Amino acid sequence: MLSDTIAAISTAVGESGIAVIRVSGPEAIASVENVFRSKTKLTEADSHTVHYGFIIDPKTDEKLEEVLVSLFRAPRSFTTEDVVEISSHGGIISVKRVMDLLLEQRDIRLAEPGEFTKRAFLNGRIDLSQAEAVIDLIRSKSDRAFSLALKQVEGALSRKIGELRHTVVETLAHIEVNIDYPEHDVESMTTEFIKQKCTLTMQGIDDLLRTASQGKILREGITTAIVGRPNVGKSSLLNALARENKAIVTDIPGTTRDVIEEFVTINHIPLKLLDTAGIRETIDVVEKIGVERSKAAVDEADLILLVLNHAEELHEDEITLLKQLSGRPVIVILNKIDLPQQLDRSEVSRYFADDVIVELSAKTEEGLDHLEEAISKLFFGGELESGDLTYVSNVRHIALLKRAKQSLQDAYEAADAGIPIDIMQIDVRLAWEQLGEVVGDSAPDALIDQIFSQFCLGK
Ligand SMILES: Nc1nc2c(c(=O)[nH]1)N(C=O)[C@@H](CNc1ccc(C(=O)N[C@@H](CCC(=O)O)C(=O)O)cc1)CN2
Ligand SMILES: Nc1nc2c(ncn2[C@@H]2O[C@H](COP(=O)(O)OP(=O)(O)OP(=O)(O)O)[C@@H](O)[C@H]2O)c(=O)[nH]1
Ligand SMILES: [Mg+2]
Repeated sequence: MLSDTIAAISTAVGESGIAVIRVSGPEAIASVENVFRSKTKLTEADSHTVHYGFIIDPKTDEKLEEVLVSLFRAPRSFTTEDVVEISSHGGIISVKRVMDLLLEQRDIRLAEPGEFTKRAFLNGRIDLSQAEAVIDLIRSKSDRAFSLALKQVEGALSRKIGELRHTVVETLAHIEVNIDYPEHDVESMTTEFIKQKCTLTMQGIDDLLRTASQGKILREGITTAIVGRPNVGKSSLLNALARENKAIVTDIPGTTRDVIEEFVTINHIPLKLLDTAGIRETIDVVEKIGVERSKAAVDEADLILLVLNHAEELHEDEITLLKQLSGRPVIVILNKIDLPQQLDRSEVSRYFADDVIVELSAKTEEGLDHLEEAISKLFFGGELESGDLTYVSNVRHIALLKRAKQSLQDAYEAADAGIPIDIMQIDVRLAWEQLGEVVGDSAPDALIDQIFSQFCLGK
């Protein structure tokens, strides 16, 4: 496979301990050799060795940087091409000096975002679902999401798709034999065989699709809006859950003016918490905008924590909120239980079931564990699936799985209706291609470009 040689900074730009510049392609070793002075020549060194030396401008012989250079010879590298990694001192100047000099070399150009990973894919070291999981790794907001992505990088989903495709290809082979040698089989046996295999594969797809909603939550977090009237303790609750003083808390109603975001993990479930401005009628212009944003946050939330003040009677605005939110995923929090009770819980029970009403104190943190339990129950029936379950969370994968299932359903129905076998062949072949697109077999170039363009530079 013919390709050129690319280079990019692979670490975050800014002050840091060290920075890594990665070079990949047929001229990687020779080009770096041209600007590098060390005891051993890179071109003669073994794969997987590290070399101390200096980056030198060959035109002036000036020492530009003190570096360590790592060598990975094809095909034993991330991209399967020759790869050279230059570890320089961190900081923008040092990295810029080395990078500028490399790009002056005739054979090296700047890599596009994701181009290293794209090469690993195009050269067959990883498939598309594994490459997509590399993006997920970088973007993970929780430990759990990271573990899931890592499993997919290692090929867990690829193997599942491989098993499904195996069954589909068996079916296809059976159909094709029957088309070529119709005298070898009884038509009805073939129909039964196809129906059985289609059912089996559809079940396998369903198992994967069932994990999709949990997968999305684990990956992106549950968007959780904390709402309620001013001064009920919304910001205090955010701080208690985040275990730090992220939001400003005062006894003045209307303290929070804008939506504050904070990621927290509760029983391994990632939540994107949104603390909002207290909802009330107001003439204050700034507060009014804040209240509008609170309402928008409620609309887009996967979960709403409605905070009420246990130490005050229910306000008419709160009754309106309770009514508006019925039917949405809500946990009602009766806050400030450390103070004498004024609120009549039975009034709240008219709108929400008892197991989503939680009494706690954001101040003393009493009852906070009940809230954590209620959240896990609401989303995972109390316990989080674990072990070797493969989660599908990528929207592209979900869409393809649904389409493949439909194609198999069509084949099944055709078989059931006694439709000629070459018609079924079309549907079964379609299912094979749709499953293949998940791992990048039969994926169009434009799609592949679009996926890799989401990567950061140097990945
Ligand atoms: N310095 C550095 N760290 C890194 C990466 C990198 O490219 N460079 N990675 C980049 O994302 C990740 C590690 N991923 C990698 C995956 C495979 C190979 C590799 O060389 N594989 C060869 C050889 C395997 C072997 O010798 O056992 C192969 O699969 O053939 C390298 C990195 C994270 N850390
Ligand atoms: N005693 C007691 N006081 C609390 C509790 N939670 C919050 N408070 C107090 O209630 C007041 C308001 O708390 P905040 O967290 O700022 O309330 P908020 O709902 O964010 O208010 P706005 O941002 O104005 O809408 C502060 O003085 C808190 O210290 C609690 O559980 N018990
Ligand atoms: Mg607040």
